Amino acid sequence: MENVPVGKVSVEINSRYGRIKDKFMGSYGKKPDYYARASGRVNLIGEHIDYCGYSVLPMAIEQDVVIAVSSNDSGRLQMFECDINDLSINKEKPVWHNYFLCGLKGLLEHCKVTSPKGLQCVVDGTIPKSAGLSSSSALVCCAALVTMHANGQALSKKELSDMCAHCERFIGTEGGGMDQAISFMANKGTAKLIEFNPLKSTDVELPEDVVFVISNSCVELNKAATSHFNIRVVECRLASQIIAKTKGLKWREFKRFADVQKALGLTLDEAVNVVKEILHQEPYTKEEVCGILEVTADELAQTSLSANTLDVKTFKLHDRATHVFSEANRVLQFKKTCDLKPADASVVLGNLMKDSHTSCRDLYQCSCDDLDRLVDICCQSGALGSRLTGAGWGGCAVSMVPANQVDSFIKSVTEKYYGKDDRLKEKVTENLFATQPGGGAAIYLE
Ligand SMILES: Nc1ncnc2c1ncn2[C@@H]1O[C@H](COP(=O)(O)OP(=O)(O)O)[C@@H](O)[C@H]1O
Ligand SMILES: CC(=O)N[C@H]1[C@@H](OP(=O)(O)O)O[C@H](CO)[C@H](O)[C@@H]1O
Repeated sequence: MENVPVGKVSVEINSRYGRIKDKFMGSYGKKPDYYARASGRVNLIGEHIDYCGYSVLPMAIEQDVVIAVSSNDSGRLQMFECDINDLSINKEKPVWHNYFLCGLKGLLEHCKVTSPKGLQCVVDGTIPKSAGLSSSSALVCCAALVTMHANGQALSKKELSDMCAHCERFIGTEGGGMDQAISFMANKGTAKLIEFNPLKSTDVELPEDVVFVISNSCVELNKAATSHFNIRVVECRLASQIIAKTKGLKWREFKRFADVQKALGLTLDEAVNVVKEILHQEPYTKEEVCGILEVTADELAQTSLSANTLDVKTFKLHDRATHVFSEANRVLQFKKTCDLKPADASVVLGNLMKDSHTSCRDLYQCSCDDLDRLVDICCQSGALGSRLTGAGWGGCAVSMVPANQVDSFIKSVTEKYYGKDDRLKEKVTENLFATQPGGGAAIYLE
C-alpha cells in the first residue's frame, strides 16, 4: 500500500515556500519542522456521481494547499486558538478552520491517538475557493496529512483518501470521495479513473494534441453553507430506494444507484430504461415518496434525509436518475476513447464533455446562467468540448482546446467573458488558465 512521499523543497527567499517559512518564523519565532501539500483537482467528466458509487475522471491541478508546521507537547493547536481536545465543528457557519478541524479530528479518531501533539501551523492555498476545484478537500486532506505526520502515524494514500472522504462530511455536506482520492493518489502527467468500493485509481492517458483550460465563472457557492448539494444527494438516494422497492429489493439496504444497478444486474443503458419505466417525469411530492416507500415522514427523515433537507417538499427523481446513469456511461466512454486512441478521439471526447454539461444543466440543474454563458463562450472560442466542473451552481468550467489554439482561445474568452465586467477584468490570469495533470499530496523537508 503506497504511502505519501517525503521529499525536499527549496525555501529560497522569493519562492512561495520561502514566503511561507517567513510567515511561520514571524508567527512562532522559529522555522517549521516540515511542510505538507495537497492539490486541488479538476474533474474532466463524471459529475455528481461519485456519491452514487460511480467512477469519475479527475486530474490534479498544480494549485494546492500548503501547511508549514511545527509540533510540540502543548496539546494545543495554534493557527487559530482552540483546544486540540475540544474539536467541536460548527456546521451552521463553516468558517475556514472548520475544514482544518475535519482533517485533524478525522485522523486522531481514525488512528485512536490518545495524547495528540500540539501543532503550530501556517496555511497557504492557491486554489480558487468555492470554484469547484476542491479547495475544501485539499485543506481537509492537508490537515489530515499534517496530523498524521506529527503524531507518528503512517496511513497509505488509500486509507488517507477514504478517511478524508468520511471526515470532510463532518462539515455537513454528503459528498463523495473523488476530491480526496485524486488529491492523494494523483501522479504528475496523467489523469485518473477513480473507482469506488473498493477505492482504485487507474492512469488515463489524455490525447497529446489537446490542452485542458480552466475558466472560473467567479460565481461562488459554498457547498457547506447551502443545501443545493445535499438535496441532490437525497434525490438520488430516494430514487434508488424507490427503484429498489419497485423491483422487489429490500430498499432500506440501498442508498446508492450503483448498488441498486448491481443488485438488479443491469447495464447502465438498461438502468436508464428502468428509470423511464418506474419514475414519472414530474417532480415527486414528499407525501408521494412516503406512500411508495410505505413510511411516515418521520421514518423517511430517518432513512433518507439529512439535516438541511428535512423541509424539502418536492424531488425531481426521474431527471436526477437519468443524469447519473447517463453520466456514469459517459465516463466509461471517455476512458475507453483515451485508451483506444481512435483518429477522432478529441472530437468524441469533446462531445462527451458537451453532453455532460447539457445533462448537468438540464437534468441535474446544477449549473447557473453565468456558467452556461461561459461554457457557450468557450465552445464559440474554439473548445472541442466544455462543461461545468465540480459541484456547479457557479465555479469553474473545464474546456478541451486544440493545443495549437490555446492562445487564441484564451484571448477570445478573456474578451467575451472577463473583458465585459470590470470586477473580473483585473483577475483574469488567476481565473483562466491552462492546466496539466499534476502530482498528489506530499510531505516536504527543507
Ligand atoms: N487556502 C485556504 N485557506 C483557508 N480556507 C480555505 C482555503 N481553501 C479553501 N478554504 C475553505 O474551503 C471553503 C471552500 O469550500 P467549498 O465551498 O466546498 O468549495 P470548493 O469547491 O473549493 O471545495 C472556503 O470557503 C474556505 O472556508
Ligand atoms: C468534498 C465534496 O463534497 N466534493 C464533491 C463536490 O466537489 P467540489 O469540491 O464542490 O467541486 O461535488 C462533486 C460533484 O461531482 C463531487 O460530488 C465531490 O465529491
